[in-house]
This record gives sequence, structure tokens and C-alpha cells, in this order.
Amino acid sequence: MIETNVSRHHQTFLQVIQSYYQLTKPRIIPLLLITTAGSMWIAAKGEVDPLLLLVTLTGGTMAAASGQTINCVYDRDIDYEMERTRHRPLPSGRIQSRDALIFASALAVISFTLLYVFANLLAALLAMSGIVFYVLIYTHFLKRHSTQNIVIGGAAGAIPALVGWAAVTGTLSWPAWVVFAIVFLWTPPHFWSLALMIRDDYAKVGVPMLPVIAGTTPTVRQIWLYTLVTVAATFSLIYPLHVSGVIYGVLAVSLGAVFIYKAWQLLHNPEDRNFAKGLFLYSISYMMLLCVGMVVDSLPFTHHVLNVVVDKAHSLMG
Ligand code: HEM
Ligand SMILES: CC(C)=CCC/C(C)=C/CC/C(C)=C/COP(=O)(O)OP(=O)(O)O
Repeated sequence: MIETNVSRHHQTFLQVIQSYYQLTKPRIIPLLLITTAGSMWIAAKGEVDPLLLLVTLTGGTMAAASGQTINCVYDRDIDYEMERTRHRPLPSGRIQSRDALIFASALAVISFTLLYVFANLLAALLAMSGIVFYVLIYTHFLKRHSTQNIVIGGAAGAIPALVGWAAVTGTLSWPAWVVFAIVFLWTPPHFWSLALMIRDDYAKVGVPMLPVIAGTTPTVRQIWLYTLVTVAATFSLIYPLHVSGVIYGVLAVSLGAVFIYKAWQLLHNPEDRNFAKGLFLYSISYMMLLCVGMVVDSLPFTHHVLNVVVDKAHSLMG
């Protein structure tokens, strides 16, 4: 279908590299890695082996890049129609689908091998299941057919948190599933606030995103509910799981309060795109800082500083 080869003959080597880079939707990957790092640090109780960290983040990057590349091949028809995505490498003819698929397969094979050899089989299989879930369940079955596409599809974006935990422990336990749940529940407020702004694009290509089908008011209500449940889920790392402490707690409460406030503003101003934009942008900082909080909270240094502060307070009080 959209297979023009007009521009690729005129590309320099650097431009070709750039095109492959763009194919991986690189701006999203750092946040996926931060969620992986958050769960790795909790799992390792603050002491992560640097080589394991490097391998897991590299393998995670390659798996996510592979999934995004296959998604770009699958969606090249609608990407060509939408203003936001028209200039991606496939719709603009800078890369051919066959080459993109070879690239994605190579990334997946290297990712699996790295994770299997230097971490473990569970981490490697989870990363591969992330690709399959994103491509098959989200991109193929749901994206063009269900208003719940991104709710269920959001599970793919939450899998990197499981990869991180599995890489450290070789198993999956409750805290891993909680970090998974936090990312999973966060995805609807993250994406629907953006979809409110660009729903005309989705409507044009017949992708049934919730704001397109149900309209603005039901969407902001759903965003509100998912935001409340997300913030509530973040607290369960403190109680009942007891894997995170006071630093994470302070961040979870304060960041969560702002998240709820912004969702509340949107709930009461559903037609104002500035509030939708504000919530979308904040959702990214929220996830980033929350995961940084998981890391900092788990560090032995943090525990040491907190102990010193508590001892000082005790001695001051006599
Ligand atoms: C099904 C789930 C998701 C959908 C449909 C979705 C969709 C989107 C879209 C359409 C954008 C705009 C990007 C662009 O302009 O090309 C975006 C931005 C972004 N997403 Fe998501 N997203 C999802 C889940 C996630 C997850 C799980 C993460 C990471 C944990 C994430 C991180 C980001 C970041 C960091 C940006 C901003 C990128 C930038 O600076 O342009 N997203 N998302
Ligand atoms: C472990 C592993 C490999 C996990 C994969 C996780 C992953 C790649 C999640 C991506 C989620 C995401 C940003 C979807 C974009 O939706 P879209 O494709 O509909 O966006 P678009 O409209 O910009 O094309």
C-alpha cells in the first residue's frame, strides 16, 4: 500500500540511521525504562548489580523498539492519513516495510539473547510477551475495534516493570504486580487526555478512541476514576506490602494530590483543551518522579540519612 521509494534513494547514511531511530518511537522508551528501573531497585532492596541494570535496560530498550517498529509497519496506512504521524519513516517512504520487519526481528532476537544470557529466561520471555501483546492484542485486535483498546493494551506498556523485577529475582511477586498495576491504571488518564486533544485525527481514520465514540464528558469521568484508582494503587507499596518507605510515601501523596487536582479540573472543564493538555503533560512527570521516588527510597544511603535524622530528633527531644 504506502510503499513509496521516492526519498530513500537520496538519503545519506546518517539520514538512514535517523529514520530507523524514528521508527522505534524513541521518546516513549525512557519512561518505560524508568518503570523497569523502579521495580529493579525495589526488588534488589536498593543494591542493583550495575551489569544487570545495563543489560536489562538495553534488552528492554530493544524489545520496546522492536514492538514499536512492528506497530509502525502495521499502522502505516492510518499513520499516513494522520497529520501527527504522516512524517514517520514508513508513511513518508524513507523505509520499506520489509526492511523495518528485518530490523524489528533483529532487535527482538538480540533483546531475548541479552536478557536470557545475562538475566534469566523469565525476564527474556516477559520482554517478548510485551512485543506480542503490543503488536497482536493492542495493535491488531483492539486499536481499530474497541473503545477499550488502550485500557487493555496498556498492559503492554506495564510489562517493562515486570521485566525489571524478574531480571533481579527470577520470579514475580506482589510488589512487581503492584508496579505493573500502577502503570496499567495510569495509562487511561495518560492517553485519553491526549486523545481528547487529537480526537479529530483518530475520527478521520476510524480509530474508535473513547473520546471519538463516547464523547468528552464520559471520557473525563473515566479519566477521573482511573486517576483516583492509580493514586490509591501507589500507596499499596507502603501498606500492605511494606516495600517502600517515607521518601516514596511523601512523593506518592504529593504527586498524587496534583494528579487528582488536574483530573478534577478536567472533570469540571471537559471542553477546555488546556486542562487536557495539562493532565497529559503532568501524567508523564508523575510517572517519572514516582519511579525515581521508588529508586531513591530503596537506596541504603537514604536509609542511613533517615536513621541519622531520627537519631538526631530523638537526642534533641532528650
Ligand atoms: C496503550 C498505551 C499507550 C498509548 C496508546 C500511548 C499513546 C501515546 C501517544 C499517541 C503519545 C504522543 C506521541 C507522539 O506525539 O507521537 C504518547 C506520548 C508519550 N507516552 Fe504514551 N501511550 C501509551 C502508554 C505509555 C506508557 C506505558 C508509557 C511509559 C511508561 C508512555 C510514555 C509516553 C511518553 C514519555 C510520551 C511523551 C513523548 C514525547 O515527549 O513526545 N506511554 N503516548
Ligand atoms: C516489554 C515491551 C516490549 C513492552 C512494549 C511496551 C510498549 C512498546 C508500549 C507502548 C505503548 C504506546 C506508547 C503505545 C502508543 O500507541 P499507538 O501505537 O497507538 O500510538 P500512535 O498513535 O502514536 O501510533
